Amino acid sequence: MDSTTVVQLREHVRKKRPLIHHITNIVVSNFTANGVLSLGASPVMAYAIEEVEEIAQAADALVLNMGTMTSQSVEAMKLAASSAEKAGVPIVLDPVGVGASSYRTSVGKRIVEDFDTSVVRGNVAEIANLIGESTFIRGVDAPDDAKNKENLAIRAAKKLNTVIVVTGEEDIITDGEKVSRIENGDPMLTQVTGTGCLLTSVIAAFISTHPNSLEATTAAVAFYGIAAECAAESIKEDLKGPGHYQIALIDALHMTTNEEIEKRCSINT
Ligand SMILES: Nc1ncnc2c1ncn2[C@@H]1O[C@H](COP(=O)(O)OP(=O)(O)O)[C@@H](O)[C@H]1O
Ligand SMILES: Cc1ncsc1CCOP(=O)(O)O
Ligand SMILES: [Mg+2]
Repeated sequence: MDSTTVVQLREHVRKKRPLIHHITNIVVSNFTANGVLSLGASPVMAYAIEEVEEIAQAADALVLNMGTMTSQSVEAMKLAASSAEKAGVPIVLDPVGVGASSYRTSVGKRIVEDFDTSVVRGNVAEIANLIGESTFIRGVDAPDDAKNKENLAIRAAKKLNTVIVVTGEEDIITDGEKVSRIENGDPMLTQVTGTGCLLTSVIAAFISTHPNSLEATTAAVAFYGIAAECAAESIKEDLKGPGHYQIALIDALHMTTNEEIEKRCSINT
């Protein structure tokens, strides 16, 4: 994929203004809603078991984010996912913290077994734990090695039959066959909580407006990384801290130009 496709798919999102239903965590809720708005999509956060089926089936995509889940929100996720599936609404899962507790791991595994997710996005540890490979991160083999990460992503995509995004310094996107690696991004992303969660929502917006999930996901990850670079450069030298960066990232999702996308885009296949 080249930068022209990234430009086009970003324009699609802005033109169609998709409605993204989130069942997400309390830490990132406001940041995510503002980021999704800034991108040009429309966020709705709705958790009540009495309404999630209705909202999910009317949305253009559903984001399930396990960050601060409770037994009640897990119930809501299942109802929403079931309704989304029936209505043909794509589901994107962010398995936040899978591996941190046995409950979290079993909920994550249950969601990917019971529902047809279009995309799952997580860091190395989360994706490894989601497919029962906790030894991958605990063992002696260096998990951050690029080839290891890529192979993990491919195994996960094949096992779960979904597009997988493994994020980190380099991002890997695969459907189990085709693989893209994205080098865009900025280390400041690691200093602000919720930047992974926001990326998951940006992916949901892109896949909801394009028929090819792998292509749309690749474009979303590249666009987000480019916006992250623009954000870092937009801040005055004496204000370059995490607080200003959080705001700059939201602004960059709105302000990043097609010229910047074309200049910076770094997708390797
Ligand atoms: N060392 C890094 N350098 C540049 N970008 C990074 C780095 N680590 C993570 N990112 C970016 O930060 C975002 C969140 O990824 P990550 O930190 O892996 O997710 P999470 O916050 O869910 O653990 C992604 O866009 C990813 O590309
Ligand atoms: C700190 C924290 N605790 C529970 S959810 C959450 C936010 C995680 O966000 P991200 O994975 O995008 O950094
Ligand atoms: Mg995360």
